[in-house]
Amino acid sequence: MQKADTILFSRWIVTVNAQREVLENHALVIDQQKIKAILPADEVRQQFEAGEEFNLGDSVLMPGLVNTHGHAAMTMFRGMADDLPLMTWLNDHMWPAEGKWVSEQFVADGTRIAIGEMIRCGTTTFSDNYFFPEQAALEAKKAGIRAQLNFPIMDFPTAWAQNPDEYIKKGLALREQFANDDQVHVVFGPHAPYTVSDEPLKKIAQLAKEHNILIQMHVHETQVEVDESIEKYGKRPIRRLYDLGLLGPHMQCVHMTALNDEDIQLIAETGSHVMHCPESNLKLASGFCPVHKLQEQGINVSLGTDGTASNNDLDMFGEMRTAAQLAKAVAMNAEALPAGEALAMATINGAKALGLDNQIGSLEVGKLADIIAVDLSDLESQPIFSPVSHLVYATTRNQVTDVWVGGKQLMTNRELTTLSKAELISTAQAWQSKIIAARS
Ligand SMILES: CSC[C@H]1O[C@@H](n2cnc3c(O)ncnc32)[C@H](O)[C@@H]1O
Ligand SMILES: [Zn+2]
Repeated sequence: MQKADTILFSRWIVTVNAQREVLENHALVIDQQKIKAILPADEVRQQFEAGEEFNLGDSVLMPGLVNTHGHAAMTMFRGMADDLPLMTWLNDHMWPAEGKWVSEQFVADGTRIAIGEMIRCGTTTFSDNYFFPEQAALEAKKAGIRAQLNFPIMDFPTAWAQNPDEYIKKGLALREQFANDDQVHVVFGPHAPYTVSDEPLKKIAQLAKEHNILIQMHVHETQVEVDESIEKYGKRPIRRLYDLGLLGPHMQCVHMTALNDEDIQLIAETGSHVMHCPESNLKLASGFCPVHKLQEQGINVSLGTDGTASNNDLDMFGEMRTAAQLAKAVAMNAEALPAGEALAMATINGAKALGLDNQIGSLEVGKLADIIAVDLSDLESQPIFSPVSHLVYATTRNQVTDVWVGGKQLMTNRELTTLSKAELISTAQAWQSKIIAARS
């Protein structure tokens, strides 16, 4: 008998491996943070004994979800300003609120609350763009979730830094601090083409190439952004970023609406990644990302929720379903973004964009044990012809029962193990009271 830490038995394993295998009546063996074996259940019983075993019944085991774009601490602003277009939402609501409230404590509390919600939705890795990323790093470490933290860079001052050089200096110092960390990765997060001028962008491009650092940026979020860029720089944002040397396999472009053929060609040719946030784009009426066309050109498209202040949740199951449905409407083609591809966008494509696809994003022997269990035993999941179809078109986040990151259990039977749900709720309510009191 071989020894292992944990064995998971469940009806289905949706691997999201290259062959997109869905296994039935198999078991998954975890040892020392990694997946040690995936075999028929009988063989696992004969070959392995483990410290703990879980019999998950009619559940699916699948890779933890990778939420590739968000602003976790903005969860404090959920529902504060709805039904507005992007620039009104930012200029008249979010930026004034951030000017008043953003601090180390605000970011620590808001990020922790968001992490609680993300774990409960089955997210095991998230990518975050916000001020005081050092607070987000500490909260991610404590909660046990994986994170790519994209330190902000803007032309204008905020509570975190005064000018682009200071943003870059502070961000690179944080990157240095987490240089050897396998859970938290710190990378460049220039805000958007309309808030960062050419000089800092050139510096970022050069440093990114020199030190092999990833970059995440809001790009082509609206037609207004494209029009203003043409007026100010004489070129579209994608072309400008290309000319400044930012595009490449290290570049993560978030949103990507209002694209023409040349934009798509530049993204494809440089191997840049696209992070699609369908619900935020719909709610802010920002525009449509042509996911089917991008995939036809071989572009890697991942999925993100964006922040809770624009989405208004961090539910990657909802995001997969919206993405799959919206892609069909945008392409006027019911075959666009089938369920299996939507699932890949939320897992292995996200891992690829973050440069982590050799470690996470699919359930394969040797990869880290970032795994979630989704219960398909109840009435709303019957009958089950295809678990993959159900995961995308007929599953809600409340069906996620268990979550493991690197073999460590962060949720068991819907109970968070590293965070206190009661503390998260009372902290959110305390901030709500403070914000309301300051209004009157
Ligand atoms: C430097 S990143 C934090 C910065 O981004 C703002 N923000 C949040 N959501 C969006 C979005 O969809 N597009 C552009 N900017 C966004 C947030 O309010 C922070 O100021
Ligand atoms: Zn965003």
